[in-house]
Amino acid sequence: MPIIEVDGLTKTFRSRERASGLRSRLQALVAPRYREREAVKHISFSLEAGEVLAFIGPNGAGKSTTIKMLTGVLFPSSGRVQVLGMTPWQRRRVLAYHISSVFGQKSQLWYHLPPRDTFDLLAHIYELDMQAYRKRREFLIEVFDIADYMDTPARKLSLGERMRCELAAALLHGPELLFLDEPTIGLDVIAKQRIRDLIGQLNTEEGVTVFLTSHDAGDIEQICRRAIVINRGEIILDTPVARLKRDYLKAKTIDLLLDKPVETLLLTDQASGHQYLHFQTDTEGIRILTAKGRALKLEIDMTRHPLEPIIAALMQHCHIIDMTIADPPMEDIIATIYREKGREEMSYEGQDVTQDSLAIGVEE
Ligand SMILES: Nc1ncnc2c1ncn2[C@@H]1O[C@H](COP(=O)(O)OP(=O)(O)OP(=O)(O)O)[C@@H](O)[C@H]1O
Repeated sequence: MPIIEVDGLTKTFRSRERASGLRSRLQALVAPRYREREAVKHISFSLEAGEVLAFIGPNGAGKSTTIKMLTGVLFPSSGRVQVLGMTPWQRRRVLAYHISSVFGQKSQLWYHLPPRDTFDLLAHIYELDMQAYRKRREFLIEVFDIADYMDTPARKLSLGERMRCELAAALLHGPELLFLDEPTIGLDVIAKQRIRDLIGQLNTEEGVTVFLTSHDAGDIEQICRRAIVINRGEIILDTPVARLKRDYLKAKTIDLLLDKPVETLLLTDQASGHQYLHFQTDTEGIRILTAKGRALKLEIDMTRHPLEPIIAALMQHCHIIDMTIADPPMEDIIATIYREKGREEMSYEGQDVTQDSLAIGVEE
């Protein structure tokens, strides 16, 4: 039986329109005007126990609103949801014993208390058996390697240390389902990797089902096996992460600052006018986005070229002073999904769909 079942879930927010000017404000007092916003539009999906799902989309797509409905914090406008066989907004208290949420942007640890005290409080809130609680706490302290931070007030911990304590706190009552909202936001590369490894370990060793939202493609690629993409309240793609990687996360951009002018490394194809690196043997799949002064920006098609040989080749011709590697922005991924979907529909319906009509719905 699926652990989450969502059928035709919709949430429309109704908010009062703000009036400007004295006359309009007075009018609004007598006859207020309301604006409706459909944050989630008739979405349906299900999640099996043990799955690790990335629920992704650009800002304002409806991710948090969906999570709030799945955890019983918000009532939907319409639709049906079953989480562990319960309707979340009707059985929120009972459900709380079986699920947990961690928000990267919002701490659940008491700010002035050391994690040990927060853990004790949570044990009381969840009415845990004290002996079982102590055993579980010691186990989590070891797995999350947080013994050194247990007696330091949460406000004095680094973000990475705090996140490990947050995750351990969320798991004290042994939830079957874990909602993670941007769990690695603001963390450095090493702390991110640590959190990702721990989430993977939880899933494989404890069988915890994970529902994760993130803007970080690394979280999605490394933790999740399935991805649902939501845009403007609608699900536009539900696919294995391997396919998402192959089709939509294949290009990475590398921003480089070199020790010498970039032009010394470039050749220009006379016929096409295209620039390429003079040591490039395969000119397909490496695009020069910017080449100015000592700054070079490349777009690499990862399905054609692994990054390491390109960096190694560059380092044979110059020194790299600084480098950042980035995944395509979510907006680009969404635009590509719409383009692909448009193509599929075109070939399916045999209709002529223009590029402009395919771009409908993409956030500006
Ligand atoms: N309480 C509210 N009242 C009115 N509109 C709201 C409310 N909460 C959310 N919205 C609107 O609903 C839409 C979806 O918001 P939501 O927070 O679910 O997006 P999100 O995908 O989580 O975005 P982000 O990645 O920025 O957190 C947005 O347009 C937002 O402005």
